[in-house]
Amino acid sequence: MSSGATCKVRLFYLTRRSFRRSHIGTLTENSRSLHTRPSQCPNAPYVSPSPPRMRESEKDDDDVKPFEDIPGPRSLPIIGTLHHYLPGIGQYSFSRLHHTGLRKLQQFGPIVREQLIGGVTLLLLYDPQDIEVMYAREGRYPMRRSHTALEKYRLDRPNMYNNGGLLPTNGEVWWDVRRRAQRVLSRPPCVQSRLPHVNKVCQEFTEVLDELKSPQTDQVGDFLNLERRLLLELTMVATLDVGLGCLQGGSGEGNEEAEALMTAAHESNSTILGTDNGLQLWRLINTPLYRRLIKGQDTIYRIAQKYVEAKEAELKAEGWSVESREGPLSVLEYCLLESGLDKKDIIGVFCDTLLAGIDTGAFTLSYVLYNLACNPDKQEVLAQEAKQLLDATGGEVTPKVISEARYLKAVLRETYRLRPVSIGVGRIMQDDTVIRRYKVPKGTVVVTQNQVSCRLPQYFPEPDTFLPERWLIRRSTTHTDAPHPYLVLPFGHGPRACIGRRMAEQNLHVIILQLMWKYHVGWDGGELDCVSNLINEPDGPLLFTFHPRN
Ligand code: HEM
Repeated sequence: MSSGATCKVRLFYLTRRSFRRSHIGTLTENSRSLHTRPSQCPNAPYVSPSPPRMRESEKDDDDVKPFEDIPGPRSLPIIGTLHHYLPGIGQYSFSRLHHTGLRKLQQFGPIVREQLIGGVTLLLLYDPQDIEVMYAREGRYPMRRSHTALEKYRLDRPNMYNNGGLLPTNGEVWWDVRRRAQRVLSRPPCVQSRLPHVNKVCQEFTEVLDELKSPQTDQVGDFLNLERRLLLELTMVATLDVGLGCLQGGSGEGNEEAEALMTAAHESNSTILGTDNGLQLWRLINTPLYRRLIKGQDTIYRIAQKYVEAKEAELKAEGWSVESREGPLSVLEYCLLESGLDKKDIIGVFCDTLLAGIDTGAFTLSYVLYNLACNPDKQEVLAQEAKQLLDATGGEVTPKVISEARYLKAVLRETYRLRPVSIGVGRIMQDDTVIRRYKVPKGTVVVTQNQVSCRLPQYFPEPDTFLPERWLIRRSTTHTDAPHPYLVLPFGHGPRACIGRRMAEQNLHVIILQLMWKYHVGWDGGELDCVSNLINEPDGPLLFTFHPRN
């Protein structure tokens, strides 16, 4: 191995502080990108001061092994490892990626190489130190390989979109949209300005719950349906500045726009995995899957455009100036007046938020409630916290309430650990890199397996137990037993992390506190696991019971 390469490997194992000290002024192209990468990331991982620890076996980094030596499932010409996933014959499953991930870990160890159909090489990482290395090398503009068909859909329509949008686009074009969009979507005052609206929608939600639930069983049928309506309403109110009335008249059923949006978002999301993987015939012809994506996206675009243009007309009528608005600017107003995004990009960003913001929130809420219902003692601690905080405000979740709700945050973090909505994150390596003493070539697609690792006993004692208290332990600054900071990363990490994290967590804080304040939540279903459908969704109906506390 060359000394330059050796130096780059060593770089990862320095403590973060010494890393900063030692590399200022020693810029290779790679280290430069580490230091000047976009810094406004609002989504730092749960901070722990523990540095990446150097493995004994890696102190001598002279012998780097070839990529081909990384163990993994046997692949065949053309179809790669597809045969391993065939129902009835194969040992793996696309719909249970977390079980498949665990199986591969047991078979091959913490780094796994896999040749997919279509010539894509995948690298699975389980060890948080390796995941940290991947992030350290993600470069100035981190690249993902996802939503490829969505990108084509948008690029084929230059009259509607300037580019592929946040989810699929890579490189400078992505950053140009991202840096402007995050000034709005991730900016604390912008997000917080929506809090009164979020409270109102969540209060309405609990009233609807009261109306709908059976007096005999305290159930509302499959709760997921209601959760999706709630998250859609919250996303619309928070981004497009308009309530759709998704919960009106009880369930909101019959509200055409809400129905159309929910179907469109779900349909679009459910085509992503199928179009990203495989032979990508949709690049040549409109396959049935690609047609479903078109239909879903046409609907989302139409509705987003309608509300952006309505707000644009309103602002024009009022003189198109910040001063003409009363109170804090809404997200949409800020986007139009201040962000520097043009109208096509604004519509594109809101299309992405409708795609990324509904099911992620609904599924996370499902898993939080499931964990609380199955652990009534923990639920009581949270209910006490909710009572103490909300009795004083008459049920209003204020910024102060959120900042003081410590147990709530521990409950959320423990849910992210046990039941995250994504298995991990994906990145395309932008340089040749060494990971775990293997040479990983530029262009390799890495998928971290955080969901699997978060249940391993070497990282978390009693890994399958729901124990929010593990996040409340006060540790000294020299602790060595704190969880590695690259294990629980439900929103990803770095400049490409979820742009909607603040919004998503604000919604979750409000609805969970309000539900805990009003109800004992019980569970009438069987054990809940997840199926992988781009993100992890509950694999059975959500049979919660909501029994009033007073
Ligand atoms: C609990 C809810 C949510 C979870 C768990 C979640 C998780 C994630 C994850 C894991 C990523 C990929 C990050 C990476 O590659 O490093 C992501 C990206 C993204 N999320 Fe979220 N998300 C949630 C809610 C939201 C909401 C509410 C919005 C919009 C308001 C949103 C918009 C986006 C967008 C646009 C991206 C792509 C960002 C980019 O590539 O620059 N998400 N999210």
